[in-house]
Amino acid sequence: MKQETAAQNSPPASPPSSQPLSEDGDPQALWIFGYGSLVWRPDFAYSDSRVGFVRGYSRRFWQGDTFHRGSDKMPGRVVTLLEDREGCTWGVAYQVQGEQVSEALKYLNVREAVLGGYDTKEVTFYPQDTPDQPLKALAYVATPQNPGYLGPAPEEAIATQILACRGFSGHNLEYLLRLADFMQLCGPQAQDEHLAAIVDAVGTMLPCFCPTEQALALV
Ligand SMILES: N[C@@H](CCC(=O)N[C@@H](CS)C(=O)NCC(=O)O)C(=O)O
Repeated sequence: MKQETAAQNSPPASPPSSQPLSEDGDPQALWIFGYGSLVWRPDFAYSDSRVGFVRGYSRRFWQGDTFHRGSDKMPGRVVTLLEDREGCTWGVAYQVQGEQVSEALKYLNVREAVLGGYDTKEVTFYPQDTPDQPLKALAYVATPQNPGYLGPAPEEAIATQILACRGFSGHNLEYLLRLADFMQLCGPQAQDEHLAAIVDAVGTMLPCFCPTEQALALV
């Protein structure tokens, strides 16, 4: 079992050599793209945030999680980005400036890299309100090479795993439903068929999994 305190002594994962600059070229400013739990719980200080999307990637519940939403015995499932020429993934970009940059990277290194198996990748982010003014951003992506990677599975199997798991940050079902809530807020133009199929499968199974009042107590 990983210990967050022990992990905090690990050196921060090195961000790309050419850190994504903010639109005004300030080297001390950085945009960080969140598309999973970072969408509702960034937990680092930032100066600005934008809802929008990245092209060329699809979001998939293909990363195992033995800390935040699962355990060593029952790994939960959280999201990563899959390279997909036709893909589009909605999320939130957060701008960090000055001292916020090193603080955010240090924090995310523990939460995403050390505890979650994610690596950093530069992406192009399109703000919903100004898609003609894209931004370079840093994203945390779990690649198939990381030990926690679970890879593809039928959405029904993913839903079953999510219903059965919880970790130090809460139930895996909460993770799924908070992400689904965010996508609802983004509006009808934001579609995620993979996410919607898992939510539908959970809705079908939940009554069999436990009575409604117990289901509500899960999250
Ligand atoms: N890197 C993605 C996924 C992040 C994610 O969900 N990471 C997990 C680590 S395994 C996490 O931080 N979970 C915290 C939580 O579930 O509240 C993002 O940008 O949002």
